[in-house]
Amino acid sequence: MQQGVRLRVVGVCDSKSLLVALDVFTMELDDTFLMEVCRVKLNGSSLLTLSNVDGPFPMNYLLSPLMSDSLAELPRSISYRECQIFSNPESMRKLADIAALLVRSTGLAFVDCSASSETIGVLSRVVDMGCCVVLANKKPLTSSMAPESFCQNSVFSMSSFAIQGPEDTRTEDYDKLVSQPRRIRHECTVGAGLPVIASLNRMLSCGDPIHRIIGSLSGTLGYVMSEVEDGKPFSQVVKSAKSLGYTEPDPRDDLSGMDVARKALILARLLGRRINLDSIKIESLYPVEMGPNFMSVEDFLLNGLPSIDKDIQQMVEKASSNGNVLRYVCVIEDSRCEVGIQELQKDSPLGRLRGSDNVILGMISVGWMWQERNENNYSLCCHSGLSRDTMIMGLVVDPANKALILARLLGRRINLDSIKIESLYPVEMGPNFMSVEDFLLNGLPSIDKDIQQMVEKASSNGNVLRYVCVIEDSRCEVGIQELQKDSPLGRLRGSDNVVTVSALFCWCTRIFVVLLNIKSCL
Ligand SMILES: NC(=O)C1=CN([C@@H]2O[C@H](COP(=O)(O)OP(=O)(O)OC[C@H]3O[C@@H](n4cnc5c(N)ncnc54)[C@H](OP(=O)(O)O)[C@@H]3O)[C@@H](O)[C@H]2O)C=CC1
Ligand SMILES: N[C@@H](CC=O)C(=O)O
Repeated sequence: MQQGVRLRVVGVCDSKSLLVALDVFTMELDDTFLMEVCRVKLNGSSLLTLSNVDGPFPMNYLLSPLMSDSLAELPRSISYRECQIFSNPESMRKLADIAALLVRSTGLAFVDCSASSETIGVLSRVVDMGCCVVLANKKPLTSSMAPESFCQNSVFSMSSFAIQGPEDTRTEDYDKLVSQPRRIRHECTVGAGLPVIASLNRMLSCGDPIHRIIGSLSGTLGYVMSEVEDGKPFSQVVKSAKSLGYTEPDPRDDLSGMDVARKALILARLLGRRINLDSIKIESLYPVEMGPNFMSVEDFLLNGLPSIDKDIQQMVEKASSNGNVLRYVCVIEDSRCEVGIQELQKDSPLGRLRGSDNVILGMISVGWMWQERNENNYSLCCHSGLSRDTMIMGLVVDPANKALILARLLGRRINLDSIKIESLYPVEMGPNFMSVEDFLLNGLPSIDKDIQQMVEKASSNGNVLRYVCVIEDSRCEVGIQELQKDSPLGRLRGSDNVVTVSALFCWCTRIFVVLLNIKSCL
């Protein structure tokens, strides 16, 4: 309610069932109820087991009006307190019913946090009805589209390892889904918590073409590579990535490169490329005979992975003997769109990532924009931040004004005089005492030595000086700070800009569709 929006959760789904408030107009699943849902799903149980949570429940068998007579003999839905539970396939029909009921009266959003290619049908249907959809699931957005011209040279070297699903045959559903872009939000599909999609959209809407995108976009593969670098066996590291919630439900989706390929496809389509997954060159980390057509997930984890531990270790050691590291990289440039392993310098933007961090670099006409995530921080960086063109993209002139604009964006009702400002020159050289010409000609040279000494002092500590803006709680200040050379701000060169934001990242959710009743959806 803080932002003036009231969200009402009216239902949740898993792969087998839909749990929905008895009266979607007046009821909601409250926080306590949703916590219980999370607990059940974290235990790996089905939503259907909720009916057993607190002992005997009123088991009113409610027959859906959509049920056929033959199905009516069996109880298809039950009431759990003030909820009904529907199992598949009825739940899909019920979702459409709810959409039809709520969309016009109060607004409705569907949130797809599954990794299923089966949701595209219902999503495109409800979008068509006027609902909004929010996706963490990449598959609906990577379904086949009818390309204007197929890429004749499309390379498909390793994509035979890919886990391909019915997403490849849903052209119509895909077209319907994306025909209403204002009703779709999918920030989490690329870069998880990083605002990648929003930033790219913003750059594109400024008319600035993005010539190249390079990214390390897989939390799983980033984590796997840096842990193997530290000497841990590949098979063990993949298992921990799975238990940490980084991997897709089938970790082969990550290790085949398919998950990164999907992210690449989403980005490439955002840039206007009409391509499909089969136009992307994909490199897999495991051989084809360990794919889903040949092994179960359990067999893959238990027997498949350990058999390639040595090969992966050797690749990593070879890179290390050259002073380099391996990273799984996505490159989009002109007609090229590929994902695969690259040997990179340790101190390159992608090479210096650790763990599940992601980074994305976009080349625009004036330089590079990039975003980087480290634990609970992310950095938005702009190379060549002082060029006029980048300023047009939203960067403003002096640090105190920038700080004020950012602070007000965060909701602080403050003025410039609330900001602690450190100046690099003394007050007697200010505009009330000197002209610009006098300042440049006589004022500045008189402080050369002081500045040089400050820089040398920091350098003797192995550090650098940066002019930093800090906004935190009631604190808002701009001034010189001595920083470590390899910190996000310390490693900037020239006129680069960086903004580091502390945020809470919401990682994995186990609930598939939450029906959110948003009063003003669009
Ligand atoms: N993990 C992460 O850090 C991030 C993940 N994502 C994306 O979020 C999605 C989910 O990832 P994660 O939470 O790790 O996966 P999980 O496997 O933990 O959760 C997936 C959930 O989706 C449900 N589900 C599967 N198929 C269907 C279906 N057809 N209809 C309704 N529900 C279904 C599953 O139900 P059941 O329990 O019955 O199988 C399960 O509850 C993926 O698409 C992933 O790419 C995006 C950004 C970051
Ligand atoms: N499996 C993915 C999760 C997000 O998309 C990853 O490892 O990055």
